[in-house]
Amino acid sequence: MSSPLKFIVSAPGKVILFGEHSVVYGKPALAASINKRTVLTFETTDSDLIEINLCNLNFALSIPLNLIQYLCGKSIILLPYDYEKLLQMSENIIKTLEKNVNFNSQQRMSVLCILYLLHNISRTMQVPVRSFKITVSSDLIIGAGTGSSASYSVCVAAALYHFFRIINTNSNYKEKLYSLFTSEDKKIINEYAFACEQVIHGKASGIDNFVCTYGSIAEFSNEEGTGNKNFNLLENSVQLRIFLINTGMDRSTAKMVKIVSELYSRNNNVIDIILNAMAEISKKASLFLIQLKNYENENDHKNLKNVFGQLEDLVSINHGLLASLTISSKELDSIVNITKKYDLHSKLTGAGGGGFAFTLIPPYIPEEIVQNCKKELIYSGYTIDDITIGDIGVDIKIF
Ligand SMILES: Nc1ncnc2c1ncn2[C@@H]1O[C@H](COP(=O)(O)OP(=O)(O)OP(=O)(O)O)[C@@H](O)[C@H]1O
Ligand SMILES: C[C@@](O)(CCO)CC(=O)[O-]
Repeated sequence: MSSPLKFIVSAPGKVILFGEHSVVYGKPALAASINKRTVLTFETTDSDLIEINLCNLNFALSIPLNLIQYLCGKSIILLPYDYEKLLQMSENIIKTLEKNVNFNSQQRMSVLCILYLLHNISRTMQVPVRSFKITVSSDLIIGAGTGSSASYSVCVAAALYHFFRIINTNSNYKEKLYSLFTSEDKKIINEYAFACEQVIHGKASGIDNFVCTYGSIAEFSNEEGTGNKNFNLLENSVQLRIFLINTGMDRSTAKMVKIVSELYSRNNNVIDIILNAMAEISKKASLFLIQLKNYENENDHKNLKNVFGQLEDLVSINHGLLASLTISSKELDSIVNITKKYDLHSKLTGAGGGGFAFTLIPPYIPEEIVQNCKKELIYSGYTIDDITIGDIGVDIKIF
């Protein structure tokens, strides 16, 4: 490459609005991006190293380029596009590095993701691996259910995709040619990020990387009959303000999913009714979010308030249904009850059992009430983020 290249990509985290758990049973879910982002700075170097700096994990690592070439071959056409083999190659590099580096499990996974995407993208785009330095930092709490892994995967995918497309382009002005990600680029980035999410989670629905790539609010459903996954962006949805409330309690998604599945196997007729009710909630909420945008545009305060009230009902009903699946907790229920005192509605979000709840903040509620509620939540030991949902998706800044 003639001149050094430097750019920054960023991607938002996500929150599930409606449909956690029921989505596991093929029902629709609604997820939204949040205005907390992961930021990745990318620079080319002539160091013959791949330099990785993961600020949230307090981890820095330099991998000699010749180690990668030694273990994986210099030729980019050595392997067919076999994802298992690409993952195995990446694992082999990690195992060699482990002779000298003490990774913890999070650091190991994050580096594995970079190596896996590096092989995947360089081979798909037919470009040999070269030296670079990446630095990643995030506003998101890692492993708490707000999509840190998807946000990270999207950033790594976007950065490597951009790097290789620049190398692949013959133009003196190539850096200027690509000053944003088009919808075609986002489609590609989303696919790479999904592959990365599968490395992290084994089996992922794909909604997290979709929301972190495209931003806004997304509807996810399994097509009846075929089981095909459908993602639909609610681009005309209203931007909502929420409190994202951290219980501070750890949760395991796998454990919570198992609790529901055992309950289901003992009481399937009853649980089916609960899951169907959750499906209706997601569908109605999608309609309300679009209606709210229309009423906001028309300055129709009466209808705005009316529909917001119905959306709040859905939040409370959904929490009740999730609690009936036994996946709420003392802390999550206490958040719901505290906010109820201020006429605000909350529900758990994500797997439950701990993790986060969110509270919907209607635009017409006096700020004093909102702040008093916030104070009581903080006094009760919870951490609050006052955020907006529907932030932009993956983004790039060129230097
Ligand atoms: N800022 C980051 N820097 C480096 N690695 C990260 C970063 N954020 C996430 N990761 C990687 O993603 C993994 C976290 O994935 P996990 O699914 O446990 O959490 P989450 O994505 O926050 O939760 P959820 O998938 O339920 O929303 C970490 O172990 C790490 O490997
Ligand atoms: C509980 C669940 O529905 C959401 C976890 O964030 C699990 C999943 O969809 O994979």
